[in-house]
Amino acid sequence: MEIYLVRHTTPDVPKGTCYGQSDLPLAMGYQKDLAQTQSLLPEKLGAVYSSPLLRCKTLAWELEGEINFDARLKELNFGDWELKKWEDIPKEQLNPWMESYVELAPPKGESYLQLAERVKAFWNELLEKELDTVAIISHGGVIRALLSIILDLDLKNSFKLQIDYGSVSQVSINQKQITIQYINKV
Ligand SMILES: Cc1cc2ncn([C@H]3O[C@H](COP(=O)(O)O)[C@@H](O)[C@H]3O)c2cc1C
Repeated sequence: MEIYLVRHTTPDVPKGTCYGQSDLPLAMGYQKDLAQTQSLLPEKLGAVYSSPLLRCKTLAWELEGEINFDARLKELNFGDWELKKWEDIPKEQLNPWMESYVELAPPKGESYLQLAERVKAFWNELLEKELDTVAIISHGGVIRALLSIILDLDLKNSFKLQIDYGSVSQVSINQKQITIQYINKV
């Protein structure tokens, strides 16, 4: 099975905004970005799994393959911080979270560990399926969590992996042997 992990292209949001599960559209001129990302993917895909958020859906709709929207592929739920400027989040909330975002959740949101658990459940189900070529259209946090699961990497180290907007990372699975072919191709 060949699995392409795709981060959505640039969203339409002012710099410095916390936007985890907020449903943003893509930035103006997004068609060019979509075409670039699409050029990194095979033309025919056995299946496309996508986050149901618009910034991922817009690319999924362009791809040739059966589309499945799965809420487990959404970005971290930032709760009360959604659409706030990072600099406007009270420091007494933000600082402890910055130190321990793996275990701590923003108010009314979820921790990175909770995200990784739902992503792992999705991943284990996918591995049971007999598919040839799969694209997963998702978010920076989700893709890093997936790569951490594959590499057995501590989640707190996953932000050392650069995952750009519109990037593709490829994973091959051959008789249960998992190999990462590349990370963050743009
Ligand atoms: C633990 C964690 C810490 C983060 N800090 C910022 N973001 C990021 O998450 C969102 C980006 O996702 P997208 O790929 O949809 O652009 C933004 O709010 C960004 O600040 C984080 C995400 C996670 C999981």
